[in-house]
Amino acid sequence: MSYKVAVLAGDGIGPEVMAEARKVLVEVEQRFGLDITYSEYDVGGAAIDNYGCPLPEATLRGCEQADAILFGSVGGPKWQHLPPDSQPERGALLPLRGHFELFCNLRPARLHDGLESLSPLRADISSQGFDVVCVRELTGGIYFGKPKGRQGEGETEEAFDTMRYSRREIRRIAKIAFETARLRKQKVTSIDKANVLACSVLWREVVEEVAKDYPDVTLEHMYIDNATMQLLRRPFDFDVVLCSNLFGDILSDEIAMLTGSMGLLSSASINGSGFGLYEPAGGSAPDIAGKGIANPVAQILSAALMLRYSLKQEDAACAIERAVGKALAEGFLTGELLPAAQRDQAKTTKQMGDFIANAIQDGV
Ligand SMILES: NC(=O)C1=CN([C@@H]2O[C@H](COP(=O)(O)OP(=O)(O)OC[C@H]3O[C@@H](n4cnc5c(N)ncnc54)[C@H](O)[C@@H]3O)[C@@H](O)[C@H]2O)C=CC1
Ligand SMILES: CC(C)CC(=O)C(=O)O
Ligand SMILES: [Mg+2]
Repeated sequence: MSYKVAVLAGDGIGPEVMAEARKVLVEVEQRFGLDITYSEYDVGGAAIDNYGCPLPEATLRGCEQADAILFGSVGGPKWQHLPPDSQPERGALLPLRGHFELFCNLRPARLHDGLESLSPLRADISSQGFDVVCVRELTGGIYFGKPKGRQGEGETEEAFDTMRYSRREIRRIAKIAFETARLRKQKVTSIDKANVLACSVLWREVVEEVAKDYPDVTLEHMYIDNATMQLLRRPFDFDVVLCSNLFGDILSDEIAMLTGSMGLLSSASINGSGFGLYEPAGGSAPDIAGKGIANPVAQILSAALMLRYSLKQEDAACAIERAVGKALAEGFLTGELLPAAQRDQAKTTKQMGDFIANAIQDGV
């Protein structure tokens, strides 16, 4: 089978971890007889530097012609002085999500074998496991609502964002959460702030309606503030966590850390046609960029999600996941997963990619 993938490595650690994902994909292609053509495009800060805008026309056209987008991360202090809409995040990533209507963001997280003691979970909790999927609405809510901006001056100046959700937007993401739960532990925890926000009241109403079609799935509602706490207190009780755009952004970072590191959480952003953008849940990590120490696992697992959801190559996706599992179970770890006293044993970004690629070559 042949496919076209647009590669947008972006900024900070983006190009470093993307190189490892590409290395792993080469092995996967050979082993499973796939023919993937990659086209690289500038995006984010790199595109601002080279073309003067974060999402050049050529990048967008290249993505339109591809079967999927493999994305690194964008942003960093270098571009923070620019007007908000010209910055990498608001000028490239959000427009890409909007342009392709990538409303469904899946962030699967589980505590890997070998990492139990590294998770900030207490030992008794980690022994019960942690395996959740965050199903996040990605093209609505306060990140996209209009009007947004600033007005006035001096002490009377004010800024405003608009949180807006339609029944249709809530219904389509809720359906995905229930379908996902059906294939797992049949539980959906829907996150909102219905004691305060009008959007959350509608959210709860529509989720209740959708739930009627899934009598086999248990639905619970939880306020976002309580959810941040319950995830720490009893993480093993969660299965599918259904969130709006803002709440999912926040909770998914917490979920990543419950598995040990931001560098482990992959992400699939998919539209109604199965087209998707696949990226690590974390950002460009300017604090470690250029040092060769970033964990490439989130990017590599995002490539696996691309194989699963857009290219429909389940066996290849599973092989990547097994190879990652092998690395972690054998204690082959990047520095952020190790206690400070053991950091001298940390593997580099490249060593991690090599190990995972070799495991696939060896038929893991
Ligand atoms: N999808 C994207 O492109 C995203 C972009 N950003 C942007 O990235 C920049 C930095 O944002 P931050 O808030 O610092 O979040 P961040 O996720 O980049 O970093 C937060 C912390 O996690 C660590 N981390 C993240 N990924 C890691 C990895 N693969 N391996 C090891 N450690 C890792 C970083 O070193 C840092 O200490 C900002 O410009 C932000 O807007 C943030 C989130 C998502
Ligand atoms: C630009 C941000 C909304 C990206 C982010 O933090 C995310 O999608 O998790
Ligand atoms: Mg985020």
